[in-house]
Amino acid sequence: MSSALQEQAVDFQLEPALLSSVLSILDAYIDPYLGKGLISANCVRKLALDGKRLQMTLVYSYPCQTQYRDTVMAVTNQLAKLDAIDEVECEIDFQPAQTSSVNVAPIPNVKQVVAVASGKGGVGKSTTAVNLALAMAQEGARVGILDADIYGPSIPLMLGLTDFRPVSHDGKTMTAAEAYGVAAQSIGFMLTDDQAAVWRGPMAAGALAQLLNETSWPELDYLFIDMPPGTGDIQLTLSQKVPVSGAVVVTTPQDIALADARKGITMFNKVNIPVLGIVENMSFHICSECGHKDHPFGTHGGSKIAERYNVPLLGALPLQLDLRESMDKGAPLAVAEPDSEVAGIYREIARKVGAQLALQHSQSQVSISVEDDE
Ligand SMILES: Nc1ncnc2c1ncn2[C@@H]1O[C@H](COP(=O)(O)OP(=O)(O)OP(=O)(O)O)[C@@H](O)[C@H]1O
Repeated sequence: MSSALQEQAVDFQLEPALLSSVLSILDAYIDPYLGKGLISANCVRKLALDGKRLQMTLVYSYPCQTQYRDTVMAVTNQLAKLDAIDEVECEIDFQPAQTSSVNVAPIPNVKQVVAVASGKGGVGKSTTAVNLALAMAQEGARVGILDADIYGPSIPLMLGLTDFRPVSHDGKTMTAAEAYGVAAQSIGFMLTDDQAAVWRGPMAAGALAQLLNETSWPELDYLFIDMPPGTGDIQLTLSQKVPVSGAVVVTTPQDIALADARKGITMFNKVNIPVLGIVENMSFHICSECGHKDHPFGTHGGSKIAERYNVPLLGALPLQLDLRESMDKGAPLAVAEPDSEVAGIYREIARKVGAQLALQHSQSQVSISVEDDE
């Protein structure tokens, strides 16, 4: 049996009639991000009864820590209707899959790599990458971010790390920085703007792959790569040199940005990297004086493109002054104002991204087992 299958082994110690009732209650609870019942989604690993207390272990394949309470309340309400159960003791864990790629070597300590890309510059790709990484960490994942935007490395500023300089303890690998619990590496820690500007496609892509592989990353569930804007050589080479599990495409609703986002999706399709979804940034603006909502860059652009390419629209962020100010201060809203609406939107996007990766992994596992049976 493969280790992936062993990981999913279940331990159900209830007598058959009770087990059947418990399983049907748990499978009737549809996880909103996986779109499956808890049993079908392989979330339930252990069930045992101690007197009238049901002991249950759930293991999620995507990070969703901030949702645990709601899930436990919802299933406990249903389970406690059974005569044999008075209370439920629930342990919940999160275990993401380890991606395997036949063509590209894995990055030591990194389970999944997610590219954050945009066709056009200035649409808020780095803002999205940083807040998404922080939101994923808030949902319980171990997260890193690599700033691959050599033409405008902004992550040192956005994470308040402008003074950080990597060091090497072994002469082979460099240390990563850490901010708000997220590991970070940036070409901006090492280069002046002048040096970066003279790089061209293949050289830049090679240097970035090296930066990625020669950083001593701590154990990470997800490593986000803030890609350089555009759909040219660097993006293509990078996606072929790095084991990318999926890509998030950031756009604004403006026609010109959407046209470039389409090019981005086409590029990822060409190199067989699944597009996990679209983030529509600067989607709307709420007037701070009168509360009126308007759409300075147009409407429904992100959803149309998501529909056209059959990928999810992961979320829409407002054009908001404090969102920019927080990035300039190195204290992104996802962590500086965790109760704000914007922080909530980023956490929702983080759960969707994690779930898309998990679903994709389970689909590839199904196709492997079908081939085995033949
Ligand atoms: N939703 C938003 N509301 C207000 N300001 C925003 C928003 N998103 C991004 N910004 C601001 O817009 C500017 C560009 O954002 P960012 O650097 O994230 O874009 P980018 O697509 O990564 O750019 P580049 O192509 O230069 O890498 C930044 O000053 C950022 O703070």
